[in-house]
Amino acid sequence: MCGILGIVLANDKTNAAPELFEGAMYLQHRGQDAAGIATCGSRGRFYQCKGNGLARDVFTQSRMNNLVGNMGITHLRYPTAGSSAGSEAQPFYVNSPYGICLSHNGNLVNSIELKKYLDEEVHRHINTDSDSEILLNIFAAELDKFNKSRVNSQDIFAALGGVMDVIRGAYACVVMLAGFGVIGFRDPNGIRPLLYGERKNKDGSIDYMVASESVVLKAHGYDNFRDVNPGEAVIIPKDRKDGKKPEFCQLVPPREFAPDIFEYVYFARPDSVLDGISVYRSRIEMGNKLASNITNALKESHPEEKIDVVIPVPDTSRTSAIQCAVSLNVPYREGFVKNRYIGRTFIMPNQQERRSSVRRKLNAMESEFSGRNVLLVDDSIVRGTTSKEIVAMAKEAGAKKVFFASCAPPIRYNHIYGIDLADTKALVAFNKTEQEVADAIGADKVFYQRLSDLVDCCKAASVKNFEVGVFTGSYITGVEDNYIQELEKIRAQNQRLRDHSDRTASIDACIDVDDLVDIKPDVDISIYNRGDYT
Ligand SMILES: O=P(O)(O)OC[C@H]1O[C@H](OP(=O)(O)OP(=O)(O)O)[C@H](O)[C@@H]1O
Ligand SMILES: NC(=O)CC[C@H](N)C(=O)O
Ligand SMILES: [Mg+2]
Repeated sequence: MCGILGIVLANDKTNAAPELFEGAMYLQHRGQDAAGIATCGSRGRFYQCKGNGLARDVFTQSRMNNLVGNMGITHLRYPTAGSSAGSEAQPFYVNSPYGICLSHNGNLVNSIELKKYLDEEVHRHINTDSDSEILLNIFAAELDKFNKSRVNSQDIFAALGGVMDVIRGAYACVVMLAGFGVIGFRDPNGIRPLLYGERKNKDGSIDYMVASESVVLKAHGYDNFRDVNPGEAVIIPKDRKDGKKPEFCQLVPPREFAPDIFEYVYFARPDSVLDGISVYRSRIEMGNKLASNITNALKESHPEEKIDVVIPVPDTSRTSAIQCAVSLNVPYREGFVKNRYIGRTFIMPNQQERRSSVRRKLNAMESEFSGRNVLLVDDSIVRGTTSKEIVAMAKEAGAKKVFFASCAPPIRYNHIYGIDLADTKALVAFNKTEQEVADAIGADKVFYQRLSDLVDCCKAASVKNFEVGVFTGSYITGVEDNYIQELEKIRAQNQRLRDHSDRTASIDACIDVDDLVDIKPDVDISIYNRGDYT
């Protein structure tokens, strides 16, 4: 997943960069691999700072000082297509036509076909493996068709309509057109989230923001906000002369509205409201539903046992675990203490790193486990890395029986829309029954949320369906025949590269390894897309 953000301030004498940076801090959980900001100054020039790392490390004060202009866009990246090479950090830039920067959240499932089209039909050079660079060039090629020195809003909407006709997959994007403005648009199924907001200044002027999560808008005072609709775009003009205001356009008829349910399970911050659904409230409901299923299932499988204590696997599952304990009428205890200086383990790219960091990150308190039947609650079980380690720690801390509950149903399929869960074969539930999963992670029993219950927990008046392909293997946009194989191939290549660079002190050494020649090392340099911020 990625976090995206765009800002246009009313006062053209002020810089948007400080707010773009602040906003990045609110979206950091959506991507920890790379961060980038691009701004546009009064002469229509772009200024950029991007690279691998967390926002606070990439955006240093001295680099921020160079980012001038009252509009700009931000990106927080968690690679889900291509590699984690520095050259794939976003925003991406093309100089023709007009100068365009783009930040993208999502994955294009027909990227192979699109790349071929760009090469053979419109002769555009693609310099990385990122599908976002492809998306940007498709947009540029559509704009090019007008063959004008300056485009207007109607041209941009028409070009975006053309983009939506040819690209397939998940995309929420913020785009900046040099000297013109910031554009936000969202895929016709609304798979990835995007919101638009307004902030009224004391002098009556209005600032605008487009962002992945409502929490950024709220925190920055953009109180008047709403979701961008599936298949809709908004253009926010940089120039406010003649009373110019943002323009909205429904570009293509919306298709089946299906936001990715994993936003609610794991990804989004609990204090965000996406598509009118409170992430926090949906997690509370997940705890309730889970509890009622557990009560029934436990009666069947372990009629003689009772749960003594509910313990969350911090952090994401806390909201659901508390409610699950309330519903079960069982004490809730924080049995694991989290070291706040270790990041999200699931996002860490390297398997070995993930395993050891679970123990570095969570420490079990014996007093809460010893001699008790514990119910551990987590939001999801993906590879099983966390759960296996956690169950072992609970047992080492003296637990009698360890039951493990997941707020999500078994994850048995690839996630193809921009959350890099794992290859199907690396998923612990792949080709396994629930009991086999319990055996694999060492638990006495695993309780999974039912999919219909999960949907009920999230659904609202405005949203009845969700993208749930990770649980069913059936994806809302359909998938090109070879897309999943291609995704898995790239993941495997990236893994080999990481394993190799772990073994060698020098990253450059990778280049000499025969079977890695086609893989980009972290130090990969590209012409416009490398943020040389050293
Ligand atoms: O089965 P696995 O492959 O181990 O992945 C699942 C775990 O990964 C996530 O936790 P993470 O530590 O990344 O983030 P959190 O602190 O937000 O819970 C998620 O909350 C699960 O605990
Ligand atoms: N997770 C995302 O949304 C990533 C966007 C894009 N597919 C990339 O890998 O850079
Ligand atoms: Mg977790």
